[in-house]
Amino acid sequence: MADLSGDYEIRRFGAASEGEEGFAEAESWIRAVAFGFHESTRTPEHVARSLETYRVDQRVLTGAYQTRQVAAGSLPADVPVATFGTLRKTLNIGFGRLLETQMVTAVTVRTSHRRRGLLRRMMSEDLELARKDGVAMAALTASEGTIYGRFGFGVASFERTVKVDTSARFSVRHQAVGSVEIADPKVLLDLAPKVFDRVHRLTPGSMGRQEWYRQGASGSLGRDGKEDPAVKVALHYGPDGAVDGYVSYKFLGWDTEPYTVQVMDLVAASNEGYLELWQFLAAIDLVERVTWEEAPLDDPLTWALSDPRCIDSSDSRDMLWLRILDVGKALEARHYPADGRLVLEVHDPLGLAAGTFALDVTGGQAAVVPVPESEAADLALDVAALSSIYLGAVCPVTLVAAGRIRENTKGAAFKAWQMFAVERATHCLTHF
Ligand SMILES: CC(=O)SCCNC(=O)CCNC(=O)[C@H](O)C(C)(C)COP(=O)(O)OP(=O)(O)OC[C@H]1O[C@@H](n2cnc3c(N)ncnc32)[C@H](O)[C@@H]1OP(=O)(O)O
Repeated sequence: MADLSGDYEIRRFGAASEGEEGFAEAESWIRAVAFGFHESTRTPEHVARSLETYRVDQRVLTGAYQTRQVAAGSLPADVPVATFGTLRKTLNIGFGRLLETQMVTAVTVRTSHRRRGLLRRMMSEDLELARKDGVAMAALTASEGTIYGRFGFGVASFERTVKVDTSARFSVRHQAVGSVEIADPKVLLDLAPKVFDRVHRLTPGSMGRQEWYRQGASGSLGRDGKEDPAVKVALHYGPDGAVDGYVSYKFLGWDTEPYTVQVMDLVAASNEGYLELWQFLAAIDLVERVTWEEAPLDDPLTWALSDPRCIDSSDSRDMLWLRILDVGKALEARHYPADGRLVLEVHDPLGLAAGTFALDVTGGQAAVVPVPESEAADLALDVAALSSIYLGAVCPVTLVAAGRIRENTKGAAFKAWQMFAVERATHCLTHF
């Protein structure tokens, strides 16, 4: 590949509000992102509202700009040809522990500038800066499965789209302990982050949410940048009368048959609340189908239904991708349900996390020490595979079978499976 690095300048900046210095730069950036994802041109109001949420999230906006004269009549040089956004939230790494994580989003490269190494340059620089800042983990959700493995990201959670038949056939084996009531959607501006925070602390694989979520769930800010009057909200009250769950949903209209409700957001901090919100959805009169695009694969609903075939799910997919930036820090941050010692030989295409490490777990607590490469490793794997087994998304024995892990000590992959297990199935309800 020709060295084109001199043709572009990389700039990083924050999300300025309207009237502030830097607003025009942020506005061009956000329009470039919308273009990259084939959206219609955003209205000024939509841009301003999006930037408001970005500011709350303290996002860092990275853009690549042409340094040479741009072609006559083409977009001016102050419109970035590539975009890359980041924000920092916590990741639940099991047993209630939270780890600060670099979330990567809004990655686009203008078609006329693609495959010249712009993504590689922005990604490598950003991950290196995050690691220097002491951040041990990076995360993203991927538009295509082929892009991010080369940068050390591995799949760490899955989700599926479900269509649930809520006709007379639907019956959940559960006696309600709480209740569900309809609420003004706007109550979620205040309640959604509080309820989500409880779920976040209970669910391995959960990522902290960006500001947009409470705006979207409450119908205050739709995908088109306007209020969404179609959004409806029901709250779940636990036996103590406190709100511990909610569902935000839309009726898809009388032209969609069977008559369907689409779940926009379903967040429940108790097992009972989750089943009771489903009982509520199934009880909505005139509706025979409920769809949800972010359902877990390992779903308690499947096992609570008298007829599990009420769930039609043909579409399951990878969701969260993780990338360990600092092996010692990431592994020591976890709690382990099984003690033991494993020597791991970690390869890293970007060189950030490579090395041979001894993981010693006593009483669930880990000590990780680099060891000389001459010491025989029990398992040899790349950082993407390590990131995939980190929260138990895949059994290491399966990765040995897939040729992604080399097992030098018999039984080491199974031991890793036991050590890296988390207390319940991973699920990430945050898209970013
Ligand atoms: C986290 C998120 O935001 S996910 C959203 C990702 N963005 C999109 O899908 C929007 C549409 N796509 C794009 O804008 C661009 O094609 C991008 C961002 C995916 C890639 O940008 P580019 O600047 O062309 O990538 P770059 O030239 O740095 O390529 C780096 C490597 O990835 C490979 N690569 C890049 N895109 C793809 C792809 N879509 N599929 C397979 N390989 C890819 C390149 O071949 C190259 O490989 P190499 O280093 O082994 O030679």
